[in-house]
Amino acid sequence: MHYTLVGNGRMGQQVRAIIEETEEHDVRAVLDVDADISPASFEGSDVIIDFTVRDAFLANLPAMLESGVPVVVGTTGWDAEMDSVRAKVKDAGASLMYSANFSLGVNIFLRTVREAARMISSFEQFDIAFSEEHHTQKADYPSGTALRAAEMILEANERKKSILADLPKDSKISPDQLQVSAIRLGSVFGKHTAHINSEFDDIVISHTARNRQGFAGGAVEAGKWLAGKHSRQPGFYTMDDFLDEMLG
Ligand SMILES: NC(=O)C1=CN([C@@H]2O[C@H](COP(=O)(O)OP(=O)(O)OC[C@H]3O[C@@H](n4cnc5c(N)ncnc54)[C@H](O)[C@@H]3O)[C@@H](O)[C@H]2O)C=CC1
Ligand SMILES: O=C(O)C1=N[C@H](C(=O)O)C[C@H](O)C1
Repeated sequence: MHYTLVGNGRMGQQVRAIIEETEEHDVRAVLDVDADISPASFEGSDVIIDFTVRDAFLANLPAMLESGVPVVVGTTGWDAEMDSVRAKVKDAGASLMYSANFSLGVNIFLRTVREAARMISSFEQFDIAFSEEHHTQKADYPSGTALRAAEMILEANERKKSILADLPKDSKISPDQLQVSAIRLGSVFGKHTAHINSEFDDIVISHTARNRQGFAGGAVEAGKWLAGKHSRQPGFYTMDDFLDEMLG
């Protein structure tokens, strides 16, 4: 398969290294901030992988969709535009897969947290909160992974109704708010933790990324899957669609 990468940063370089370790796949082009990106930029590619920044992804999206090449998006920070992006993908008859985290380990962690949140839902003695840690060069907060975890907790736990990313200065948190906190620290690749507390218990469910290979390898595999999907059923896909098919 032929890949075109948009974004030559930490993740773009890791994705390129993984693809170029194989013999059957190659990177046709790596497009960064200085590239004049148009649909023609993607000619001859089987899949695009985007690891850039929020504004860049949104600015480059029309050209990527018009190219007709399926797009794997790892860039986070654009949750507020999710509905608009979904509509653009549908209108273009294109294929796009978004995941805030392509690591298999993180997605196993996320599904574990969702199950824990579900189990404590009917027991009022248990409260839950979420935290994330990342390197100091991360541009967005909370992390896309933390926001996805929070969505999953709200889906599973009827006592939590909303996400609180910034603590109010002079008022207390409400029991139906799910606090999501963020630490920016050194070169941390990504640590996500669900904190569950009762009068008798502290339950901590945590995932720590030991490098970026889990993220990058997952994105490359998602690209192979999406290329096949696109030929049969173009559309907007998530990591859950990919995992549900993989896990059977
Ligand atoms: N889904 C996942 O598994 C993961 C997602 N991420 C997300 O991926 C994104 C990128 O992360 P990093 O690679 O660490 O960031 P980075 O800052 O190292 O790389 C971003 C790259 O995008 C380039 N860029 C900026 N504007 C551009 C434009 N208009 N066109 C093309 N390229 C442009 C920058 O020059 C830079 O090379 C972030 O949103 C991060 O949250 C990061 C790791 C895993
Ligand atoms: O910026 C990063 O580094 C990461 N960002 C993603 C996110 O926002 O969840 C995924 C991973 O945690 C690393």
